[in-house]
Amino acid sequence: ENGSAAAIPIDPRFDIAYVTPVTIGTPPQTLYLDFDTGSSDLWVFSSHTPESQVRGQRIYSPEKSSTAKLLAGHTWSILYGDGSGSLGNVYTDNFTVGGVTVTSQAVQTAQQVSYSFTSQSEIHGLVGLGFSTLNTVFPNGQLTFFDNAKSTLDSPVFTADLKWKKEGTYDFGFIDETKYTGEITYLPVQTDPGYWTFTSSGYAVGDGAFHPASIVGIADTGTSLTYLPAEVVTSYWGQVDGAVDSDYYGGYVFPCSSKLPSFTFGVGPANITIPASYINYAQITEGSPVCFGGLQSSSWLGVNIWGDVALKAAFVVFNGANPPTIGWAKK
Ligand SMILES: NCc1ccc(-c2ccco2)nc1
Repeated sequence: ENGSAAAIPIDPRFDIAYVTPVTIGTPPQTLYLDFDTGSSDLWVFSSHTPESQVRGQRIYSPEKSSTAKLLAGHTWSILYGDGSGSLGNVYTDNFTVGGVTVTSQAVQTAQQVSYSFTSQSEIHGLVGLGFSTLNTVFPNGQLTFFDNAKSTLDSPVFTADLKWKKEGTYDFGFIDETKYTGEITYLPVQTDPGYWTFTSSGYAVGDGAFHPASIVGIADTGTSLTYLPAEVVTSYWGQVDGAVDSDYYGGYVFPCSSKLPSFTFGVGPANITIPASYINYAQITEGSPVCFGGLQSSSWLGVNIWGDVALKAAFVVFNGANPPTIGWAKK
């Protein structure tokens, strides 16, 4: 059975993250989760999360679900690239998103969450859509929702159609031709260690010359911004008057009144252009004349990340066939 679900920006001012409604258990409990191709744990705020760490989030209560089963002796603990993290124990239960149901999905209930999750009331947990090899459950790693659902889908794919300051969609099991223009360019995926890792064929700043390059990076719906090699972002921000790489603000900032160039990245023989508006990410604080860039250096990360700022400029196909591939199309 195929499915389709909304990807809703959690903040109307800037696209910090997107959440998608899911139901867990019997009777169904509805939570809004962050679908994250950059990780592979499905975890939720729960009745096991200390009240001091819950601030408005909806919670999953396994004790109120007749289909919940404790996965005895199993625990999990995860740390994300942004320094946030969570840990807890594991149940299996019915899990449905957009009409696609997996019975006996591993649902990781949080017994601890870091303050950044506590402070983000609109995110009630994450659904990892990376490869199951990255799952942190111990002693036996668990399968992602997509890996469990794959065999029931018409095609072993899901697509991401994220949008700038608007609601987009995740589709499961099919490719909606009305969501993109032209052709989809498919690229090979390196599945080790478990991210959707692909190689971009280069970049251009605004209407400038295209620079052929091999930029190895991950497609990560769970990361807000896009992080690329220093030489790439230096050439981009070098075109913006007043742009500086600020230690104080932790990245490239620029005068909000600046006119930004677009950014184009290569996908095989094709390319995707990120409009300037997507790179004018947000004011440092409400009303500030200083703005934070959506394109930042990956130097300190050790990995290039094509986050939401890039993904929302395209229609992206995550093809879970063997071997997996990733497809990019304009829209
Ligand atoms: N890339 C995974 C991920 C997703 C969300 C978050 C997060 C922190 C605070 C609110 O949300 N952290 C990491």
